[in-house]
Amino acid sequence: MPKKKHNKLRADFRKKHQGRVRDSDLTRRFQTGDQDSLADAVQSERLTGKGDLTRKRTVIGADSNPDQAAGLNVKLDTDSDLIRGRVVSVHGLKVRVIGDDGRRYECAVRQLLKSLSTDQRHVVVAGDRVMLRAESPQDGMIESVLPRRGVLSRTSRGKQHVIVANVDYVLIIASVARPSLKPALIDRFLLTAAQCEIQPIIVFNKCDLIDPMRIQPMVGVYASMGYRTLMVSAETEWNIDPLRALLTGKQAVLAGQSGVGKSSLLNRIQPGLGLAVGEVSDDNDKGRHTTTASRLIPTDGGGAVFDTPGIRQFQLWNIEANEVGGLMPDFRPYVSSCRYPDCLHLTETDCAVKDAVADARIDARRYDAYCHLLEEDLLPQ
Ligand SMILES: Nc1nc2c(ncn2[C@@H]2O[C@H](COP(=O)(O)OP(=O)(O)OP(=O)(O)O)[C@@H](O)[C@H]2O)c(=O)[nH]1
Ligand SMILES: [Zn+2]
Repeated sequence: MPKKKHNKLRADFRKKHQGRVRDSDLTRRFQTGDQDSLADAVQSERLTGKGDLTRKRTVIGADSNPDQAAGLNVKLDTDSDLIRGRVVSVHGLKVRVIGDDGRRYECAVRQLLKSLSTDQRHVVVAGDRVMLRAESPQDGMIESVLPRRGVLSRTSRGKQHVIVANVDYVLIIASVARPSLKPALIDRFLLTAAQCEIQPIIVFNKCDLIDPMRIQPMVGVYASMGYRTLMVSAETEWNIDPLRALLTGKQAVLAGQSGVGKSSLLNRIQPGLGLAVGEVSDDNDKGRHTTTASRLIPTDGGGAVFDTPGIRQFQLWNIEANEVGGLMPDFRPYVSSCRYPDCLHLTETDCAVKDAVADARIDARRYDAYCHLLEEDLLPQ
């Protein structure tokens, strides 16, 4: 769009909404993916009279498509031309989208949409549902981003960076052997999922290598906390059907250390994918990081799996030592009964968490992993 025209559009937009929603507020709500609240803000107080309602509709496109009512939209005159799609990847200015019409589009993002965000890299992220205008059978322009839910994000320097949007599950893949089971790592992934408020599913893979009864007690501990767990084998396809059923129509992020069998599981869930599978080398028992590029893999039944190396090994982002207990469902019932409100459940006296560990209401291994996490990573050395 010519710069002049863009500036005018932008000025018009701001003028229309002056006094209703502050620019910074719009930007913040948009950036944090909080578009329900963005739409609320546009619709809310001070919208009086018919004129205002008309203006509201120009912004959110509520007239033409009720699904879009809460989304951010800046220009919709002929909505029937728009195609709904899902963002597969974002490479610089190019956004790859799979349209609901089955076509793959390489898209740009409408300039005015970008101008609402101060950090343009995150206007659109993988997993976003968008409305696009096809400009050719392969090219399109993203006109709006539909409301996000289940956002996986990290905060750096006080700013939230959304990594993927519309995530229903974090699939935590662990292997019960080769590489050996590392429950402390599962605990960390669970914390990240809790921080992002995304439901985790713990998948114990390679169950063909051991007697599954051996790990049943540990699986039971997680299940008793309310986590969904599944013991599977990508090798023998044991329990792959229930896993596939769980993922039908859902978007999931894969997490788990190298070599646990993430690619092998994906190949089983979605036959025909043909993802490269690596060997676990005997010397380091760690796998070889076969997967290098980010991808969103659409699955049958309308779902998708995000397989992003950065997320596979995702770490704890900006978590404070005193928040950890509250994010653990087995600790949570006790934390408010500790004598000190800022109790870290380590060396303090009259600690309800430690009492619960002492009489086995909290699993001792979980508590041990908690102490290690705090002492090694979260507290000053
Ligand atoms: N015995 C057995 N081996 C498995 C199973 N699943 C995967 N493997 C093997 O484990 C090795 C690693 O599998 P991948 O699927 O490449 O693991 P990954 O987690 O994707 O690894 P990265 O790409 O490095 O993150 C391969 O040799 C697989 O054949 C299983 O259920 N049982
Ligand atoms: Zn305590």
